[in-house]
Amino acid sequence: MVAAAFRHPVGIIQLHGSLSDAGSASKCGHSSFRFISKNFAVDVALLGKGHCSYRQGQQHVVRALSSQAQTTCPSSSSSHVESALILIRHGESMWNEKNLFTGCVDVPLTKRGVDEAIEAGKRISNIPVDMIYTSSLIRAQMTAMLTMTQHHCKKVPIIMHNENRQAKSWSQIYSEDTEKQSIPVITAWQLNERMYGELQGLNKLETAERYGKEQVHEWRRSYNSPPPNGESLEMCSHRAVAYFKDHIQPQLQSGRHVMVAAHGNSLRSIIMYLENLTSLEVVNLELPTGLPLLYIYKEGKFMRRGSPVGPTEAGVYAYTESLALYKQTLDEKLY
Ligand SMILES: O=C(O)[C@H](O)COP(=O)(O)O
Repeated sequence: MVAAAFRHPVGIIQLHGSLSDAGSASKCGHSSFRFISKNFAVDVALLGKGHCSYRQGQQHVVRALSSQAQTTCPSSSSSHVESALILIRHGESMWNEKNLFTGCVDVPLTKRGVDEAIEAGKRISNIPVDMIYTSSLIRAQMTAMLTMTQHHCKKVPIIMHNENRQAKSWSQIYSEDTEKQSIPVITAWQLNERMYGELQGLNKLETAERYGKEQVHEWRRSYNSPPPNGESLEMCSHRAVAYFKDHIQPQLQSGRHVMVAAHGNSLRSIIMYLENLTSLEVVNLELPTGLPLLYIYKEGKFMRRGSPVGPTEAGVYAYTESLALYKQTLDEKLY
């Protein structure tokens, strides 16, 4: 692959394509135009400050306009990639409300959990999301869907059904345009809450009274003590972190922005991996329900950026140039 380049009054625009992609550009808006060639068509938005943006597959690409055309493909080596990772624990569930151990029991959100997810969605509404991963449990899936109702990109999150050939074929989308307006949602049991064994369904306070506060704290927060017939955080981390490394990290490496909606303990184990926490440090890691956490993945490293307090928080978008440009594109579309 090389870049197709063409001259536009604002500069030379280079897009991925093949050399045969000689095409033409026609204006289709105040600051956008459509490039059409024999092989592909793409809508390009001019961002000002010498940049343009367009979509390539699931990816949102921002490029600098150059005064000279290059004939080589812009590097996609991982050292240049910068992507956003949002982690969010589901909103309050009906068993959180009752203070019951939940684990892998599939319980929905409360009204408050719904509101938390909507509030979280507002906070991340200007951060790019190309793909969503959730557990196979409804509380995480509800949270992911509700957050996206607030997102300024207005894309539709769609659950991928790849469990068998028929499910895959029956859930096909036959319009390229419609597909471009959607965000794939991948569900994975590996991101489920830790299996809480014989504590599932028991009241947390009553269990502490029965077995002692310390014992229950150890079951809940230690790295390697499993609750009776359940998973320790270490056991949970084997599946959750392996899934993250095999499926999610490669997406970030290829420049896709990812949101992961999961659970207190599957996310604690992923955060332990991202931040290199020791088994002692993770004991103090508490994740509130419905609070989005932003990380930037760059040069093979994860940088924690905390939780955006609101969609207009200037600081969030200053973290990286591409986030700033993404927000600028959204603002230009909206206002
Ligand atoms: O499964 C549960 O009960 C909670 O979602 C997480 O519980 P914890 O705070 O006891 O780990």
